[in-house]
Amino acid sequence: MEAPCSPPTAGKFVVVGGGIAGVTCAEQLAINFPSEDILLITASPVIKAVTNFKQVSKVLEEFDVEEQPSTMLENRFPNIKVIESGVKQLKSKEHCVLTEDGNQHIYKKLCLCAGAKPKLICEGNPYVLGIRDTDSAQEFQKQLTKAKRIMIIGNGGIALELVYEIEGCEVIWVIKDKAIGNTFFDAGAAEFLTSKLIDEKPEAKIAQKRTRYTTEGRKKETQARASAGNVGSALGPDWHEGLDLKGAKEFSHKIHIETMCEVKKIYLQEEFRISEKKSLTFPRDHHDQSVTTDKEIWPVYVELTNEKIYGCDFIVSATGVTPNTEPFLCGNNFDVGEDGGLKVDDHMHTSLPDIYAAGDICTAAWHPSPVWQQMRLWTQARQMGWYAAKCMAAASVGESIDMDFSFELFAHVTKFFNYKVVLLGKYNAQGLGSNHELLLRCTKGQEYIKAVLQNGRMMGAVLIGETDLEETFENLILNQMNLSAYGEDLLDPNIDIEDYFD
Ligand SMILES: Cc1cc2nc3c(=O)[nH]c(=O)nc-3n(C[C@H](O)[C@H](O)[C@H](O)COP(=O)(O)OP(=O)(O)OC[C@H]3O[C@@H](n4cnc5c(N)ncnc54)[C@H](O)[C@@H]3O)c2cc1C
Ligand SMILES: NC(=O)C1=CN([C@@H]2O[C@H](COP(=O)(O)OP(=O)(O)OC[C@H]3O[C@@H](n4cnc5c(N)ncnc54)[C@H](OP(=O)(O)O)[C@@H]3O)[C@@H](O)[C@H]2O)C=CC1
Repeated sequence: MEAPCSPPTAGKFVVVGGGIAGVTCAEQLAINFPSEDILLITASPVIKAVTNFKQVSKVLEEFDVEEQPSTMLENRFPNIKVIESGVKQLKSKEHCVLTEDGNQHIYKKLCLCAGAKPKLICEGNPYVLGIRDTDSAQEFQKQLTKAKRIMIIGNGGIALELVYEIEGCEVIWVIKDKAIGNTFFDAGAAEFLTSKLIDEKPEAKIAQKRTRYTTEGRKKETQARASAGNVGSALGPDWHEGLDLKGAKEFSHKIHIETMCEVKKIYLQEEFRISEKKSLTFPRDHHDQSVTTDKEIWPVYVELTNEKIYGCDFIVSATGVTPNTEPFLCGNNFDVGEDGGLKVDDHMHTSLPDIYAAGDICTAAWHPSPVWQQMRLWTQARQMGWYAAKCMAAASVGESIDMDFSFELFAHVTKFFNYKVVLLGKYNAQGLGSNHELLLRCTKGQEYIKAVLQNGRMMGAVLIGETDLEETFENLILNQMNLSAYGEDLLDPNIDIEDYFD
């Protein structure tokens, strides 16, 4: 039996989670209340700090992310105290959290930033790996060094990055869709990128390191914690730069894409041998879809819904994430979104008193701007953590604040296949139905530009390559200027639209 928590008289601001959302929230609270103690409770031995933050334009932002020992955060903010211990239970009625180290902490306001975990196609199968934190990335790298063929399931961010980065190992990439990268791109952009993947061998990778994960020094400690079932913070931009993603073979890239199918059944080697004789498929290159028989013995076999069966060394399930709410939030009556996240209102407040949430753990349940949507991304984790702290501070002194400007427009800058990728607003015409038009400009191997217009107003854009258009397009989406008169001139390469609209 746990001892009951004492009444919430001397409560503090408490933040749970040492990822970007939690650390940003704690820092902001520390700045707002320099004479109060802020408690950051985290299951991971290191925290993630935003450094070199740069507001590139009104909404677009760039920053580096550093994994740091928690003492560095405490040194920068003497009123932040970090407790390295997982929360095992929240007692919301008593305003109290219990930690694995046996302590209890009373809060006056609490922000939950416990992130998310990989949603695997098959839990508990040792041949199915998910990638989330430094430890799981290292485990993946270790397995890859011995692998001759792997299968990647999923068509989002992680899959896109892996298929481009992995060398010396055949990759069977299984996607539910017709085209690659469905969470970020339409078929046009996918085709633009596919040619880079299939036709070209990536040259020596251009150094684009913004984040480095140096973990040698803390390996032992991390392993001890990992075995205790604790989770680390999510990786982020350039997470693979510090890893040598090379398989057991000598060739560079060998990718075979299976479209419009999913995994039907996974067989371990023994199960497969004794199962009815099924004919194995041998991956050919992308243009040759003929089927031959595979003589190799593989540790694991995967039957797809298109009836093909492939043997491989292991499977990467890059199939999205599930918010981290269990088991520590069980027994509390939170309103939860369809994706399993804690629903938050436009002040990042959950359905329970004095409890806020930010980052991957939460589901935005407010009525959003017509050109914003939630995606579980680094930038949104930072913006939500920052804004949650502002809301907690305002509420605790009885003030009200307006929604932060960053939620006016969805904006994401990233890199896929070594191209700069900028996504703005309803970049894939999400939710616009058929009432929209697309303007496109594409130069193979160089740039792909798509503007989404509705009733003459720009609602979103995809910019791949060094287009230099992000700021102009951001302004056009924000000011909702009627662009009907410009028609296709908008993307005419001979017209400098930056000058046009400035
Ligand atoms: C491989 C990979 C690549 C990515 N690449 C990009 C990218 O290029 N661009 C981008 O924008 N986003 C990217 N993302 C997504 C991005 O990393 C996440 O959206 C973001 O880091 C989420 O931050 P967070 O603070 O909400 O959660 P997390 O970073 O997951 O942090 C959660 C924290 O909570 C702690 N915690 C969990 N449970 C408990 C508990 N019970 N008690 C105490 N503490 C707990 C964890 O230890 C951790 O410190 C990537 C994600 C992955 C996995
Ligand atoms: N550069 C960047 O911005 C990056 C961002 N990230 C972020 O990290 C997080 C984790 O990445 P990731 O795992 O790639 O998640 P994503 O949400 O990006 O993509 C998941 C993909 O898996 C598919 N999928 C889901 N369930 C199944 C299934 N059972 N079988 C086959 N396919 C399935 C989804 O299809 P459908 O959508 O149709 O369900 C989707 O294509 C995400 O929040 C992502 O945004 C990760 C890497 C890079």
